[in-house]
Amino acid sequence: MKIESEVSRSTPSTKEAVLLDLADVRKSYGAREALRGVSLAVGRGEFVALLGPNGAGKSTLFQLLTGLFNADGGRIEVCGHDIRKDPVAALAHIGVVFQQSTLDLDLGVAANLRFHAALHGLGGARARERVADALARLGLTERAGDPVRELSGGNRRKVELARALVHEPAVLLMDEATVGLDPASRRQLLDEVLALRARGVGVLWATHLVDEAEAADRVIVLHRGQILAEGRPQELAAQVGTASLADAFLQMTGGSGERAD
Ligand SMILES: Nc1ncnc2c1ncn2[C@@H]1O[C@H](COP(=O)(O)OP(=O)(O)OP(=O)(O)O)[C@@H](O)[C@H]1O
Repeated sequence: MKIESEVSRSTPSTKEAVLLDLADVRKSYGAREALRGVSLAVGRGEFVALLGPNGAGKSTLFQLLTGLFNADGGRIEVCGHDIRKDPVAALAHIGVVFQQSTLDLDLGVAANLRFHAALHGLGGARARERVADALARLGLTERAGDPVRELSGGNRRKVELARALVHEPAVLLMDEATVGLDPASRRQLLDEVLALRARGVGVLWATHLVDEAEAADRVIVLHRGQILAEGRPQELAAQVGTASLADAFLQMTGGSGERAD
């Protein structure tokens, strides 16, 4: 099933507005096709939910977007830079929070961020200022000197978000970033990221949780490596003929993406 949105706002309208642009991206692990021709775009100030059940290919897509490995085919551009031809320029515009935490638990909160800033060529007073700004934005100023180990799961995720923003990326990638958080922390993190739209950040938020996708400007349903549908949350339900996005998602995917092969 392929459902095209009839509303022009569903995809970024001008070439200039597109921050992340994927065309016919393919990736296989041996004989297993994890991504089978994925095309999508994320615009400036847009929050796009990539909604897919387990095994849909979300993490594989994020690994390609963060340069961990190359696609077998297709094209990925970040702010006009091809990730294969010009990876340094492309990756400079990307901030990412992975599913698994990558913080150093024994380092302080600010030290984790300074380390990341240095990887992006930021040092000295400029780095200190960016780190302080990022921590303040997420209400973490008072925790700046604490070892990450002493923070709650919710605050650790906020530190990861602050770190992802230190180099002021145009595009933020969130890979199932709320996994393991309680409902209040999940909502807080989602709200923090939704607020980034006002600063022009384009967000690709991967999730298997329909309530998170309901908050998005646009939802892309990924299933077994292919995009099944795309549109505003309420449009998707209407086009599938279901009462809610949750029902539409279940109807399209059966609620599970795992293959027996
Ligand atoms: N390193 C690997 N080797 C072989 N197959 C893999 C590998 N990584 C992923 N796959 C397969 O590729 C497909 C897509 O997996 P991927 O992890 O990208 O999905 P996902 O949407 O992130 O799922 P989840 O929500 O469970 O993390 C699945 O069929 C998975 O079994």
